[in-house]
Amino acid sequence: MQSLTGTVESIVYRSDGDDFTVFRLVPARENVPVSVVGNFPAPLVGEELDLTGDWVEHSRFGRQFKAASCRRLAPTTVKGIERFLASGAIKGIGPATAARMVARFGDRTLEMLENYPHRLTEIEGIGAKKAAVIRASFAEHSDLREIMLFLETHGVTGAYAGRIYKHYGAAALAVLKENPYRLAAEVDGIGFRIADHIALALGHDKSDPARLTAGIEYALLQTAQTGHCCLPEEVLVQESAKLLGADAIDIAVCLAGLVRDNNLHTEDSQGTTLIYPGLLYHAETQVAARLKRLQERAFPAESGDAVRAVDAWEEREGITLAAAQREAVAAALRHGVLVLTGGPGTGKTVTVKGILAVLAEQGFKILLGAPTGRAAKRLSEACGREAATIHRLLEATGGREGAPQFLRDERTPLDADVVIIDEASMIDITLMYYLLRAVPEGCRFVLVGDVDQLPAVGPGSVLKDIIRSGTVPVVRLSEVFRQAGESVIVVNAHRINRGLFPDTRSSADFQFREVADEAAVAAAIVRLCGEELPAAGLDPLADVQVLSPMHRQQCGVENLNRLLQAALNPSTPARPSVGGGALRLGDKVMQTRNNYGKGVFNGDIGYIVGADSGIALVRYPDGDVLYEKAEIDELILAYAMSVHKSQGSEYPAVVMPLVAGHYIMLQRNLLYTAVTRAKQSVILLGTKAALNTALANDRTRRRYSLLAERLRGESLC
Ligand SMILES: Nc1ncnc2c1ncn2[C@@H]1O[C@H](COP(=O)(O)OP(=O)(O)OP(=O)(O)O)[C@@H](O)[C@H]1O
Repeated sequence: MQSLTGTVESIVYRSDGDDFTVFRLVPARENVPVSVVGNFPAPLVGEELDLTGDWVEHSRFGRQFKAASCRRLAPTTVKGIERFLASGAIKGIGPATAARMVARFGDRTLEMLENYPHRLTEIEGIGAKKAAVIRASFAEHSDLREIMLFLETHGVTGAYAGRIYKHYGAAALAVLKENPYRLAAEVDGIGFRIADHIALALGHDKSDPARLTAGIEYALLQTAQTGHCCLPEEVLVQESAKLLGADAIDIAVCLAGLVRDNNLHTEDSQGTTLIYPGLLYHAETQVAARLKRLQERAFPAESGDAVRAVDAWEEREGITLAAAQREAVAAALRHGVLVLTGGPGTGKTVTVKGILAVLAEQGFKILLGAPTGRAAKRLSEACGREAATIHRLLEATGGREGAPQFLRDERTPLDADVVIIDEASMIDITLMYYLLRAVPEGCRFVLVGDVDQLPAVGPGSVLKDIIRSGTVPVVRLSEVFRQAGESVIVVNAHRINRGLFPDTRSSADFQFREVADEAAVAAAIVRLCGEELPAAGLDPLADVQVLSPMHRQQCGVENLNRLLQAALNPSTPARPSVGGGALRLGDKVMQTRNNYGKGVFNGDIGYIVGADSGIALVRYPDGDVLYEKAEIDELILAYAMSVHKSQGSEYPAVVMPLVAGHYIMLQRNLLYTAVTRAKQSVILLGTKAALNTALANDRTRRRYSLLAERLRGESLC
């Protein structure tokens, strides 16, 4: 390694993420600038740097200094100070003011700025107000520089300094020195791994209790991301020990302390101690308590009138409800909480319309909701009355991903006597908690959904657990009302749900194309979407959805998206790119996190209708949303998506690979969920063996949760 000291002359390139830069530097005691590349944020023009690295020969750009570390020095020469101040880094100072300042204070200019800012008014053109602006900006800049310097001298890239400073301001250094693990919990974009890297680099001990605590909390968080609400103690200890490279005994001791101090919660069930993070414990206990209360306290309804009301409604609609459907309507009148479940075409929506008619007749005020915008829209169209997403019902506002803010809660509950929620299988334990918190006392609560669909992406298997508890009235609809000829998809969905091979012969609307090789499957999918389906009158972007069981491999979501983008929306000069070239004008994209500020949510699909200077305009069904450069990473391509992400949506045509490489995800409920997303046609491509594996595999991994036990009022200790 060699060292190189000099002054930054100009910035040639800075990456979007601010973690790669190329600049020209004039070495000390020389006049000829050299090129420097480095994996750190771009420095400021005029800054003096002390670099460590190697000289390399680049095939296109020639000789350059590849810097491994960068230490910023305060400029010392008059020329350096002037260049630094003139760079625009400090608000209120431009080149002319910079020249006047160094002319007045010489090499003591920075000292004046730091310690005697009132003397700035001695300079022509600087009044008291401007002096205050300059002083504040300089202070901010020097704080930030200090954090960068602190991180870089400890071998950590200064790229995180901006985020850390934004969150803690002047207190940042103190936090870094005292407990860098706080960053993981408090700073957006910094997780446990980065915080741990910083802490270890700063010399914190591997067995530091703050490290063990943060590691245990991180391991629990990871657990929630795989669908569990809690974890057996031994499993958590093992996972944490592996993650931290620490002794299991130390972890167990730390864990006991966290439980003692109520930072984590425990529950003993059937001889196993389960550990909960605070929010999930609260959510689960509250969901159970609130469901029980709603069951007990529903406003009474007049059931005598109800029979007449159902009869009158049937006559008006020209329909005769089946016995199970009538039972559901009656149960909605009798009970405070009701679950209505059934597969596709079993008449759930018709039953909901019956429930609506009867309850509205009794003067109840009814709210309809669903977890996704598309499901809410469908419900609204089917029922002929307004339906909203749960987030909209709860009036979601800004807030961090983990703790959204809802204006509707127990203090300002929903204005309703009945709340009916469709696609309830998609609701995780935290959303159910926020929803129930806002359902007023005495209100009826009806959950409608297909319990055989995949469970929610988030923690818990709420609908399944409520049904499993046996404490809430459940009406199961099993008769399929749609005619077989009318929908081979519905017939096959029910066959798949029973583990039977789908009928792929009698109609072109449900095809299985045998293709042996995985690369050939991917190519066939591209041909299908690019040529065959458009020739059959389908719009490959709006009407066709490719679904895949996994993200990786040739037939995974990522590769299919790359291939489909190249085929359906190829790169041309007329289609500017955004997001570092990953996305371009015309692309079909998906929002990947809940952004309450923008009103777009995880799973929302749109199209890029504008792209300019790194900024994108995305058209969603509810309107256009602008993404600044730094926000583009919330978007991914959506020509193909995972089956999990497709929950709650429907598409005219679904195309899906079924290949051996996706072995671990070949499950019956995944195939069932994918197939039931299609309205007109399904095309599966792959091997019979993979299809059979999916049909045979009905073992769904049990999610750790005690909601059913709590509803049953079981003593958990
Ligand atoms: N009692 C009934 N008699 C005759 N037809 C019915 C009856 N109930 C429902 N149907 C018809 O069956 C079809 C499916 O009903 P519905 O849409 O209510 O089912 P669903 O369970 O909501 O289906 P999906 O989950 O696929 O939306 C509709 O065409 C509906 O009109």
